[in-house]
Amino acid sequence: MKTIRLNSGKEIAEVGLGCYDIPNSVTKQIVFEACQAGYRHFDTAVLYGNEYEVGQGISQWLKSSKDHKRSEVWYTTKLWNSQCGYMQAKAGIKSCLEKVADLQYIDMLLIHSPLCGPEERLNTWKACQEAVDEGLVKNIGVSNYGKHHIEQLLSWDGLKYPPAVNQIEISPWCMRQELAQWCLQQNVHVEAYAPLTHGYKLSHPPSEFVPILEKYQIDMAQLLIKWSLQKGYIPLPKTKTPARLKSNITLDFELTDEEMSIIDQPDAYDPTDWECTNAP
Ligand SMILES: NC(=O)C1=CN([C@@H]2O[C@H](COP(=O)(O)OP(=O)(O)OC[C@H]3O[C@@H](n4cnc5c(N)ncnc54)[C@H](OP(=O)(O)O)[C@@H]3O)[C@@H](O)[C@H]2O)C=CC1
Ligand SMILES: O=C1Nc2ccccc2C1=O
Repeated sequence: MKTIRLNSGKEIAEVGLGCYDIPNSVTKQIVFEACQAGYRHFDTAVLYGNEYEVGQGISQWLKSSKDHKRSEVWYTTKLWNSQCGYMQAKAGIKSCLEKVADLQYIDMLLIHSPLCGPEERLNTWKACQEAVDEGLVKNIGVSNYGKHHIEQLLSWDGLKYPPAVNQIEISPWCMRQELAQWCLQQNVHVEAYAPLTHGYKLSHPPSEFVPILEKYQIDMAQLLIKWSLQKGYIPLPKTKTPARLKSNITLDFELTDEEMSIIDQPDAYDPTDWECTNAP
């Protein structure tokens, strides 16, 4: 799996397995199988209720061969809105770490959304920065932040570590071109969540996509993940279906510029989940 260098100097695998909605009963096994299939990056959150199981799947893979090293795998989790604020975030980070004690550290901790407001966002960031200094967390970032939220953080006089990523919803039907380009210009990498539109657009490809699917003998999921990578993003496709794990990272084709623009839907705005990049 290719990697991308973040502003922290750390290398992250360019595709991560989204772990939202993977039932607890199968999460450990799916994560283990994903490691075997070549995944080296997992995205979960306090909200998803499966951090323990994601950690267990990674641990099982690490223990399955002495050639498997902790440094090869990337584990991301996110503090939920109720964990914002300095003391709450401190406690939240401790609790996140306890759930994956075998992993020893968290590769990346994100603030799930900007919804706790300007003051608490900075207080939360202070706790996140301290977690980096204590070696508990290697990278910190944000999610669902708009330009004004990141500007606030970048201009804060307490800033020690800029956010390594902004994780936002991006697919051809929710392109967020301006925000994504601006983040990349600030050297804040863009993680694309719901890159498969939560599954909604997969079964009925637009007619103009069909020749592209036929040319490369690929399915819609492969096309959307490749599109995201060629835009320079870090897509986080989710699947709980073992058979889809491998195909979602088998992407040995290159879309032409013309095909990329056929896939672009700049006039669409169809987010699948919540929208808080515009929150105060
Ligand atoms: N920061 C945030 O606020 C948010 C973060 N996220 C992150 O992004 C990840 C991805 O987003 P998510 O909403 O889960 O949705 P995705 O866009 O990844 O779509 C997942 C859906 O696509 C299906 N699917 C996956 N691969 C294939 C395939 N090859 N063929 C057909 N269907 C397929 C899955 O089915 P099945 O599983 O049954 O195979 C599932 O129904 C999340 O898991 C989470 O980690 C998501 C939303 C918000
Ligand atoms: O993966 C996610 N799915 C969601 C749905 C609603 C709010 C947050 C999220 C996620 O982080």
